[in-house]
Amino acid sequence: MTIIETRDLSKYYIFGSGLRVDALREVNLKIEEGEFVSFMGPSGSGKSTLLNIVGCLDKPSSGTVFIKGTEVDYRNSSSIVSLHRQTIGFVFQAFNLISTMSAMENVCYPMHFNRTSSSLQKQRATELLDLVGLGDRLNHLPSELSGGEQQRVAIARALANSPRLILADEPTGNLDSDTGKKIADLMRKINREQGVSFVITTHDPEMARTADRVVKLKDGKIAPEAF
Ligand SMILES: Nc1ncnc2c1ncn2[C@@H]1O[C@H](COP(=O)(O)OP(=O)(O)OP(=O)(O)O)[C@@H](O)[C@H]1O
Repeated sequence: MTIIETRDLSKYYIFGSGLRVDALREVNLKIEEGEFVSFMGPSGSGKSTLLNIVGCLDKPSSGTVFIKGTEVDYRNSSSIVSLHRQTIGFVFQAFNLISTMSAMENVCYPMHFNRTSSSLQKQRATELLDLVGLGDRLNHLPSELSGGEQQRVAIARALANSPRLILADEPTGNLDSDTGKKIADLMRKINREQGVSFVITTHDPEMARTADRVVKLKDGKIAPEAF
């Protein structure tokens, strides 16, 4: 089944001076369930814009996105909230953990919004933190964890509500290359073992090599040549 489809997706910005920047130009893309896809391309080529629109964090100027065959209605906030609660998990370059909450509390956090009972939240968060290799760091604050460990917590948090799709914007961008490789391997393992689809943006050719498919962007368009 196709998990993401975009049809003629465009995004432009118009500045006060009348200058128009085309961040995406009629992008047509299909990503199948279970795929691990990376977006690569030079700075400003549109990778984050495409990821944000697919993840319903931003609206297109024109064109359509389908998630699991259903057209996204960007004006319908309750359908967007339900996509964010149930279908899509996010991982960010800067980890974006809540600094006053422990690893366990950070992973429990998205489950509050799904009305998961407190005991189930703790059970699932423990399992997920174990899965990402942090079973012995449950009560640590983000400031007590390394960058790689913080990103592991963020991956566990992204998995909290059992999404079918994880979108990750430069997930290894703040990490040294060894730690980045371990994070890439962890995401690949979760993809293979749990069938969760991953779409990541990256500048790192090593990270891109772990993907099933590299989508190369240039000037807001998908470049036709193989990478
Ligand atoms: N909010 C915004 N307002 C105006 N222009 C924007 C905005 N967001 C992005 N752009 C422009 O859209 C284009 C695509 O930006 P985008 O962030 O998607 O690129 P990217 O490939 O992710 O870059 P990087 O690798 O540097 O993160 C760029 O020219 C950028 O300047």
